[in-house]
Amino acid sequence: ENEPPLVPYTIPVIGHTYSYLFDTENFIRKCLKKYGEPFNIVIFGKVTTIVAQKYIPEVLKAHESFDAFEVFKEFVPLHLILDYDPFKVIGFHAKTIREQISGKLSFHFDNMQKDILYCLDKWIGECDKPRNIKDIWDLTNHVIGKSIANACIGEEASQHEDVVHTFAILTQDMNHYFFLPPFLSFIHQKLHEYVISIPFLIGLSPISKHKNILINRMKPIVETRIQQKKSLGNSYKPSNDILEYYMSQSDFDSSNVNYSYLADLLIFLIVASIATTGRTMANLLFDYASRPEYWDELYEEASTINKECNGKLTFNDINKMIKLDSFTRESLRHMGDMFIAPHAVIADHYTFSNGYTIPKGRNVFDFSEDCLFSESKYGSDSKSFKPFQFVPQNISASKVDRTYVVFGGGRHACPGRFYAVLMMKLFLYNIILKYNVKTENDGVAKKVMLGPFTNPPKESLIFERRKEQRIEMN
Ligand code: HEM
Repeated sequence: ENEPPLVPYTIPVIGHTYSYLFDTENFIRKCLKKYGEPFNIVIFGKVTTIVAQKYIPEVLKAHESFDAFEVFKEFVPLHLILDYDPFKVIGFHAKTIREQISGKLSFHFDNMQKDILYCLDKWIGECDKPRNIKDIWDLTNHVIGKSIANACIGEEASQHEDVVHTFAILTQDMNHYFFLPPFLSFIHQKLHEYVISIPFLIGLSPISKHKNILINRMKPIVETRIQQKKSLGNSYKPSNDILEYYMSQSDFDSSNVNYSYLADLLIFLIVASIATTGRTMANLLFDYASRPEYWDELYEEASTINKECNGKLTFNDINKMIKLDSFTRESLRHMGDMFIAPHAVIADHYTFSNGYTIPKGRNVFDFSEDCLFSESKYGSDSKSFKPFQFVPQNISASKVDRTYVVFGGGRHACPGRFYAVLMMKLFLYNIILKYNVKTENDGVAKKVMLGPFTNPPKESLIFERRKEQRIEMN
């Protein structure tokens, strides 16, 4: 017992669902003022505990008592859709990303830069005359899709358009089915999970098409590598991609390769990496295009580095662009989601440091906006966009702290954040040098609100080639 206070409500089961979905900020702030934190509300038929600035760090730290994927799987039931349950091997996925992606950034760097330049040429082009580009989020999903495909299955396989397209759109394709709020949970907690999985189970969803593309493209690579290993023995040179890493695991059987398993591992990485990074890249571009007052400073920094390195940017050079980094951190701080990483209690119960206790299975929603717009940390104008505020403090955009929770925190803080931030910065660096970009009506583009969550703005951006020329990489 000794539960946090339950906010009173009138209609049983429905509880606070309406206010949570349609008046989130006001509703949560009023409750915080009246009850302090944590407090309990009833949404989608379930008692849910809300924490904010004070207790989010505590939840993130108590990794033995909480699990974010227990909540994620209610909305995205990959364990029911894929042949191999990815939630059982989260530790392996996190290790893969830590070691093979974030731990090898300097290795991936040249490929990332090459892939970005390729994508800008292909999808934005020369723009000698102003060009209106629609669906910016789709564009950024393809840019990150190309780069992650390269890191996952190698340069050769990531040349194929079908595979890049699969990386880029798989998550969006799947999300169409998961878009509905979990109203069926009003009837039974698990009903929503099962009903949204039905199209996948009866083969109606596009996931099997994407899975076949992944398998078709990785099969020849795996077969060639197995042959080479046999013929070259110790002189075999392993590639640096994630497929090679999977092939080096002790459970990999080269005489009977389980392609469905390999594809399912990749599908989880796609879900974790593409829409997240594509979304923040799109937001970053809109933040830049919407704010002409910062263009000159950012251009000056980028072109100075471009000249200094004679067009051949290195990993070290990008780290010198402190204004670009600060702009990226500010854009992430303004991502707009009011909740970022809801967790469920997986221990027998959890007792907060103020004595309130919640039971196993309880969902704890993190009102992250309270951290990201903390007035004590970011000033009384914490909601304003102040792009260079981190320059004097010299904190990188990938560094998590108590109020900067876009990548979670504690032991399970996003292991892909170093890659995601590098990708965002490289993308904007190349855009800044090549194009002038502006919004359609010269104003600040508005994000699309979906209850307490956001998508990037829907409007187009106008690209025109800069008159000043960058030094091209040779
Ligand atoms: C801007 C882009 C991204 C954002 C905003 C983001 C955000 C997050 C958040 C909030 C979490 C949960 C942290 C927690 O439980 O406390 C997470 C976990 C995770 N992310 Fe990311 N992420 C991004 C990009 C990526 C990329 C590019 C990858 C892979 C290359 C990735 C792989 C993962 C994995 C494997 C986990 C699970 C870690 C664990 O449970 O130990 N993410 N991410």
